[in-house]
Amino acid sequence: MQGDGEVLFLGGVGEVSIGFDHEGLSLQPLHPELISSCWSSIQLQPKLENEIKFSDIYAVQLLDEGPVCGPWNTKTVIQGKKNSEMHRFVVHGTTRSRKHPSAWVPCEYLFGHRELKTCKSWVQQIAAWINNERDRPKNLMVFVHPLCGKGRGLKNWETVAPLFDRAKVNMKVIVTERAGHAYDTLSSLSDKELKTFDGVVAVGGDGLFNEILNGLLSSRYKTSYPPTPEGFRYFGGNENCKGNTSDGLGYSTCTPDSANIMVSGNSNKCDDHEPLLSTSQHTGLDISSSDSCKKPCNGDRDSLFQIQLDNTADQDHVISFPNDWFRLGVIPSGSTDAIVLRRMSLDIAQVVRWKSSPTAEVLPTVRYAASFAGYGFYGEVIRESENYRWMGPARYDFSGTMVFLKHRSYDAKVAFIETGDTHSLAASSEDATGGAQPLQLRQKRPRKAICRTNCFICKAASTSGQNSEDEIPDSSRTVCDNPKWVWSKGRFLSVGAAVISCRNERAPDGLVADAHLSDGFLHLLLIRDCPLPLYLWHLTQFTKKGSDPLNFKFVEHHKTPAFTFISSHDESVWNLDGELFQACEVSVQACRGLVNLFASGPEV
Ligand SMILES: Nc1ncnc2c1ncn2[C@@H]1O[C@H](COP(=O)(O)OP(=O)(O)OP(=O)(O)O)[C@@H](O)[C@H]1O
Repeated sequence: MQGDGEVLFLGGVGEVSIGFDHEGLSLQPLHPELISSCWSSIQLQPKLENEIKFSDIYAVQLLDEGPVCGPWNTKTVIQGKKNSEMHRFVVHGTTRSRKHPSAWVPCEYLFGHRELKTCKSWVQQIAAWINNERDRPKNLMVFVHPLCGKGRGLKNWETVAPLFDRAKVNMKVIVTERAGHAYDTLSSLSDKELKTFDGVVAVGGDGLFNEILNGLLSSRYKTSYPPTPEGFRYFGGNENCKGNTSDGLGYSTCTPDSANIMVSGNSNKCDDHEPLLSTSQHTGLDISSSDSCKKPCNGDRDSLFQIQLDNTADQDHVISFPNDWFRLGVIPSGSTDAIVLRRMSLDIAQVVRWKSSPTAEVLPTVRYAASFAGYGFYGEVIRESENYRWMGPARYDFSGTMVFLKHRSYDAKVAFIETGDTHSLAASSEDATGGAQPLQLRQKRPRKAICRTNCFICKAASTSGQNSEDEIPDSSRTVCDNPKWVWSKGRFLSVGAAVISCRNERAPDGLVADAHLSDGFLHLLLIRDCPLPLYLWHLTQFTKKGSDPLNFKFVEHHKTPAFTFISSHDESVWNLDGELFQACEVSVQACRGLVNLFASGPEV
């Protein structure tokens, strides 16, 4: 630590010796005996840490001369002055919530000194240190869904907006007026305009975030379609595809030609300088078709970016999206959590619908999901819940019960790329009998490696793209150079793919406790038809922390980079991050670390 020795007065604590290093400020109370009994009882004050990290500080302000309180019940004379009047500055930071340790809440440290120049000097230094942190956003686009949750969207935004102001973040705030507003805004924005922002923040629920994700990616992200298994109807060509069209939801679809090359949305919404035209059109490079490409998409943005740079005269205007800088943030409705000034990459599921119903024409339509894509039970709950919107969030419990009692199952064929990391005991269609093997008799499942802040698995996955394969093994790449497809057929209560663990209050471990945020894999969950009580048993396991809801004979769990789903009917729908998507044939792939979030990782 440097700077030791400077003594400042800290509100609620008294005199502290303050120092700093490249990570943050160190604080040593000179009279710890005075604060031990009082500090922790002041609920609004941060718990006194010996260090305030610069990454936890979002602003610093010089204040007018004024009072700084000493420790509880002490009337000390400090620096020759009564503690009532001093020159002051305040450090605004974030700290762990006491009630919910996984949440971050704003906090303030009020410092005082008898010399104005000492306060000014600390303010300047701290401002310089935090401005030095490159990751801090300066310009954000914010979408506020005023009706989200119980209509708390605007209130939540009003609570957190002052924090952004204090942090000197410029914001373009758009209060959504209708469903699709955020999608339309983002998809119609030119890349040049989008480039003026460091990211987009959703003040709303999963639905708004999903809109933002799709608005950002639909016309911009170009990659091959997900790989499909041999024998899949469209393997080897998309000759049945029709032209570029809208699917009626305002989201993008592709022409068969562009589809064979790259997945992208309406090219007429692209940037003025056409950086988003199909790469092959620019370069003549041979980009393999979707069907011949067996590699999962791995967010290979760098190579696309490079191609565009090589081929465009005015390089200044060419920034492809998504990119490593641009980040997405969420301020969940019903919470006052502030956005975290950090960076974390997130896998995204790219869902290509080949056909919406068995009789429909083949018309590839692309959607993206950040958390979950599911068919059957999961789709029906959302569909049913639309009839009970008036109930508010309780509609999900109600419709969940209704759908559960109907106990419908669906014929389907699912093919997935095998990675050797499967927890299934019933991978063949013939073994579609219901029944749960007693938990204690099941094979011993490997210990779960939970994704946490600084997760080594996600880090290894992200760095493996930049290193030689000798240095860090990359299982997804190895698998997909030579994919082995496994078919699973039968009657399913649900087919779902979790991109992340999907933890929530109801399911403390989520759907898949050991899902990782950016390892490039989906967790395919195939729930075969089984007696209702067993299904109930399985579902109730999700509500208990530390249980093993996937350890049933009728449950298959496959960790895979891609899968294809075919159903010969249109009895059910897909649920993509809580949004309905009618489809009977889809291919899904994990796009590794495709977007970056303002977040530091799961706090579990
Ligand atoms: N101003 C608006 N009016 C109506 N719908 C909107 C508006 N803004 C966004 N939407 C749509 O409302 C849907 C739900 O949004 P969101 O998930 O953010 O809120 P929510 O309270 O979690 O809602 P739900 O419980 O329905 O998921 C999304 O499809 C979103 O596109």
